[in-house]
Amino acid sequence: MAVVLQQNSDTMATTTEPPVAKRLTKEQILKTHNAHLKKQENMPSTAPRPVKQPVMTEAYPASTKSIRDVEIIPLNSLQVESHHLNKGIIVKVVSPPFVGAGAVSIVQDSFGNVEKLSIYNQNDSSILSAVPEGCIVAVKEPYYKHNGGGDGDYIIAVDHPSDVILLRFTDPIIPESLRVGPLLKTAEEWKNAGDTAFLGKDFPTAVFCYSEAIEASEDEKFNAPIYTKRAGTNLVLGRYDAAKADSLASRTNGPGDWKAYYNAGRAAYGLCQYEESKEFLEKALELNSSNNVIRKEYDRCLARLKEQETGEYDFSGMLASLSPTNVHLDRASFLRNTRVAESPLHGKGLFATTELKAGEIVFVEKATLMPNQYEPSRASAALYALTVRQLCDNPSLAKDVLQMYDGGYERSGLEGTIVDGVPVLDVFLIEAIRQKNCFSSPLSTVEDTKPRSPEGRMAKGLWIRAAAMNHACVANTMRSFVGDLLISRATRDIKEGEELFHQYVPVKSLPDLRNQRYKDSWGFECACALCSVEKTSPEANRNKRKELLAQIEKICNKKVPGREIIPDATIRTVDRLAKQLEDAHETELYDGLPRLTLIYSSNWLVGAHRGRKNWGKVIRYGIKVLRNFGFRVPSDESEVWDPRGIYAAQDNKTLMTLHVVTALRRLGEAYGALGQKELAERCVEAAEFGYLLVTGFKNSLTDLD
Ligand SMILES: C[S@@+](CC[C@H](N)C(=O)[O-])C[C@H]1O[C@@H](n2cnc3c(N)ncnc32)[C@H](O)[C@@H]1O
Repeated sequence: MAVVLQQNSDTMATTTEPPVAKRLTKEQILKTHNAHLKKQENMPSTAPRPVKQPVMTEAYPASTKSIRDVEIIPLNSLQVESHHLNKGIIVKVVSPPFVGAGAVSIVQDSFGNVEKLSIYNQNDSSILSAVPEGCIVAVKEPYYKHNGGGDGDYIIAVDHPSDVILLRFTDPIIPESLRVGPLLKTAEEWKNAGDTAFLGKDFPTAVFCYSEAIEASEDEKFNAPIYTKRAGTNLVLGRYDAAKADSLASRTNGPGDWKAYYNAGRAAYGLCQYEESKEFLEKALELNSSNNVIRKEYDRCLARLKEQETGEYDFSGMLASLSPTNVHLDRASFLRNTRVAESPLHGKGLFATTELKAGEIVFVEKATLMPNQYEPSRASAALYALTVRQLCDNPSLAKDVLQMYDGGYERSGLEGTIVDGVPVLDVFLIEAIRQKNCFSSPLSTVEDTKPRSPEGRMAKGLWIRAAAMNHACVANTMRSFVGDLLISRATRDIKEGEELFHQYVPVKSLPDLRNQRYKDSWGFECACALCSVEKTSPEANRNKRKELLAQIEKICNKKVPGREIIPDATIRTVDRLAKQLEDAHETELYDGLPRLTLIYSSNWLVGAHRGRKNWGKVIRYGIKVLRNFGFRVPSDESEVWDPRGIYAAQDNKTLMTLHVVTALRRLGEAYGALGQKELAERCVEAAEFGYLLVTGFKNSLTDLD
C-alpha cells in the first residue's frame, strides 16, 4: 500500500505561531505512536475491529461545507475540546496507522506542526479506514480533544466519515510545502498499480489507482477498460452506486458493451433495483444473446420481480437454506399491500392499500441493513457500523435511510447531499435513527419458538417499510423473520386504508410498566384500545391487580407445573387469587378487551391441571387464556367453534402471541381426551393458524413439543 501511494517527501517549513495549548513535542508523539505500532505487529490480524458507537450526549454536527469554503488553519492553532466551525486543516500522513476502532496516524501540516489524527467510522472499502503514510488528507471543521493520556496528549478525532477527504495528489488546494512535485506515475503505471492491488485483493487501493489512471489520461479508448476494471472492483466492494456509474461510463457504443450493461445490471440488482437491473440485462442480452451468464442473471432478476409482484415465496425452502454464514436471503420485498402516509397518531404510519384477511401476508421485506451478528452484546454496534458503511458506499441508500424518524435529532438538512464527492453523513443522526427504528430478529422465528432453541441469539436490523409502522399493544399485524426477511401477517381482518400496527416489543401485562418501556425507548405513550382504557381504571384497582399478580407469581414460581406434583392446596390458592384478580377488573371497562394480568395464572392453571389429566379444568382455564388475550371464544360446547373466525373479526381487540397457540393446543388435547373429536380438531386447526401468524408461514405444531 505505502509503496503505491508514497510520494517524494520534502522537508517542510516550520511555523512561528505560538502553541495554543501545551502539547507533546513531535518526538514524544512519534515515540508513543511507534511503540503502539510495535505492539500492533504482535496482535492477531484476524481480530474483529472494534466499533466506536456514538454517545448521543456528545453529539456535534457533521460538516456541510466544502473544504474549499473553509479557512485552512495550522495544527497548532487548534483549541482543545473545540469544534472548529468554518475551519479546516490539510495535512500529510507521516506514519503508518495504528488501527483500532479508529485509524490513528501522525500528521504534519505545511508549517511542520505535528499532531495525532484519529479517523473513525471509515469502512474497509475506503483507503481512509487505514490511511497509509504519504496520503494528504483534509479535515473539515475538526474536533480537537483530550486523548485520555497525560498532559498535552490531544488528538484530532474525526467521527463523521464525510468530515475527512482524501485529497488527490494534484489537488491545487494542497499547500506548496506539502506538495510532492510532479507525480511519479503515468496513467499506464497507475493502471498497472491498480491491477497489482486488485490481484493482491487490496480493492480500496485498486479503486484509488484506477481513479488516478483515469484522471491522468484523456484518452477515452484507454479509459474505457479501466472503468470496467473499476466497476468490477466496486462490485466486489459492494459499492453498487459507483459500480453502476463506472459500468455505464465504460461503454464504447460497440458490441462489447454487453459487459457494461451486464455489470450495470448486477450493480442495480445489488441495490435491489430489479426493474432497472432487468432493463440493463435485456440490453446485455440484445448484444450477446447466447451468453449463459447474462441469461442466468436475467432469470434471477425475473424471479425477484415475481416475488415483488406476487408476494409468493418458498418460505420452507428459505428456512432450509439458512446457515450461520447464510442469513441474507436472495429475495425481493413484497410491499404493494401497504403505503406510508401521515398518521393521526404520530408522524408517518403504514396503511393497508387493500382489504386484508386475517392470516394474509401484509408485506414481506428484505432488510435494508442487517449484519450477520447474533451476539446480542454486539448487535447494535454491528448494525450502526454497517449502516455507516453502506451509506458511505451507496449514497442512493442514504436518501431512504436518512428520512427515517430520528427522535427529534437536530439536523442540518444537508445530510446525504454530496459535498466534496461524498455524502454528508452525521454519525449521531445515524445512531439516533438506529435507536428509534431497528428491530431485533432471530435467525428464524420458527426455530426461536422451539422449546430447546438457544435463548437470546438476536441480530438487529433496519427494515424501512416495517419501521414506518407505529406501535399498538392490541396490534392488527404480527412480524416474524426468516434470515433477513421480515414477514408481516394480518392478525385480524383489515380494511383498505386502515392504519397498520405491530408490537415493538412483547407487551408487559402491567400498563404502567409497558408504557414506561415505550417512553424510555421510543418517547411515546401508547393509546391503543387496551392502554387507553386501562389508563382510566382507578389507581386503587390498578394497584390491587399489581399486588395480586405479584402474589400469584411468587407462589407459581415455586412450583413449576409438569416438573413436580403440585399440592392441591397450592392449586386452590392460585385459583382463589386468580378469581380475586379477575374480580379486580372493572367489567364495563374490560368488556371484550384482553386482561393481561390474568394470563400468567390461567396459563399456570392449565399446566397444573394438565399434569393431573384433569381435562375439564384444562378446558376451563384454556378458554380463560384465550379470553384474557381478548379472543371471543365459545363458552358453551353447543356453540360452533370456527377456527379461523376467532381471529377474523375486524373489531377484535386481541393480542396475539405464542401463548394463544399453546392454549389452543391444550384445548385440542383436552377435548380429544374427552372424546370430543370435532372440537379437538377445530382447536388444533385454530392453533395451526395461530402458529402461521407467529412464525410467518405454515409450520408443524410438533415443532413446539
Ligand atoms: C419506528 S418509528 C415509527 C414511525 C414514525 N411514526 C415516523 O414518523 O416515522 C417509531 C416512533 O414512532 C412513534 N410512535 C410509534 N408508535 C406510536 C404510538 N402508538 N403513539 C405515538 N407515537 C408512536 C414514536 O415516536 C416512536 O419513537
